[in-house]
Amino acid sequence: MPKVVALPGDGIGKEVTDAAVAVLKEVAPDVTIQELLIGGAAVDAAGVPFPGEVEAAVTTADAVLLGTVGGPRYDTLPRELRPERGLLALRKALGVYANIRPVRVVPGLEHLSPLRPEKARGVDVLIVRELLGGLYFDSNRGRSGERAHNTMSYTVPEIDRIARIAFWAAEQRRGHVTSVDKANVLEVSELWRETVTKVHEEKYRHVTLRHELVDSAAMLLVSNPTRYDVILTENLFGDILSDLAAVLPGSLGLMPSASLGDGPGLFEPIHGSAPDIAGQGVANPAAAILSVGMLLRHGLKRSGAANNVDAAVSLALRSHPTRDIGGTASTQAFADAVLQALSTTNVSA
Ligand SMILES: NC(=O)C1=CN([C@@H]2O[C@H](COP(=O)(O)OP(=O)(O)OC[C@H]3O[C@@H](n4cnc5c(N)ncnc54)[C@H](O)[C@@H]3O)[C@@H](O)[C@H]2O)C=CC1
Ligand SMILES: CC(C)CC(=O)C(=O)O
Ligand SMILES: [Mg+2]
Repeated sequence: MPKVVALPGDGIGKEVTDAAVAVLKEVAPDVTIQELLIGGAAVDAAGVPFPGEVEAAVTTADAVLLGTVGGPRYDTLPRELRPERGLLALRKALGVYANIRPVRVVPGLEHLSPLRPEKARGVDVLIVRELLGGLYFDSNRGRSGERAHNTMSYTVPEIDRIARIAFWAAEQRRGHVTSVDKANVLEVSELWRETVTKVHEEKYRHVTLRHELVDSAAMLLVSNPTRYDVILTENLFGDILSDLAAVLPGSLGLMPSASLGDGPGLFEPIHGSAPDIAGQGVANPAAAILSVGMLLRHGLKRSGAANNVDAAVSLALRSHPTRDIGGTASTQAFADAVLQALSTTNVSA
């Protein structure tokens, strides 16, 4: 029996994970779900954001479903005790170096995008973000007096392995990779560009490769999103570009993700704990539920169930839009609409 560990975390994490877990139970009743604390909730209960027993449970699971961590209450904690550090430690413990963030405007849902329908139509981008390196992880960091520093450093093997994931993904899609860096200024981006080019020349000449600088890529991603198929980039740039890309389908609440390595995968919405709406029951759980779809597809290899979840979410977005996308449905009402759609046979997008 497959085991999934669910880590709701903080803020709206609990609300959207409850909805996602209900969907997982509906489509995969044989899966055992163990719910544990992470982030601020774990600090409150155990004094640390990523307790040892949680590490033991996730590393022996088949997949991990995460909500969100963080919140104003924890912002004054010492940095190593902050919820966000717990999340980084979780990613590290699982060795999930490849963060896959699909950005899709579902046909018929163009009206949810703030872009004109003709711009939004057909948007289908896969952001492949390196997740265990760069500024977030380098140990050369610190503060002293009036000075502080962080370091962006990458090695060839780190770049090589994420580049292979992006080219592999492009092979299954439209065959185009855009590698995004800042090679006009940063040495680390120079190495990034050289390594990506080498992987391309060695094995993936049948996929097209274009290099872009991150500043103008940000502009093009919004003004001409259909020029992109797979975007390959490092940790910080990928974090920023993917929140920006959430504008394309219409909300952060529509953006799921999968983080993959050699062990159990981690599946989570890309948004944060949304303190401004937490506790009101209005968060959009679509990203968390679509993350269950990614868990089924990539973590449990159940693509039929994954397709059903995706289709049910599309139906619920039409019938029960939440506040962030111009509707009035509550988190619970949206989740119920997804469950209702799943209970009808022949769900299709
Ligand atoms: N993976 C994680 O657990 C992440 C945690 N965070 C943490 O979350 C906290 C808040 O960060 P923010 O910068 O405010 O980003 P955020 O993503 O939490 O919220 C940004 C805006 O989007 C809205 N929003 C986000 N998700 C939504 C949803 N599902 N439905 C409807 N509206 C939604 C929020 O209400 C807010 O107006 C911070 O403590 C931050 O460190 C931030 C990003 C990722
Ligand atoms: C909260 C951070 C650790 C990361 C983040 O914003 C993200 O991965 O999207
Ligand atoms: Mg982020």
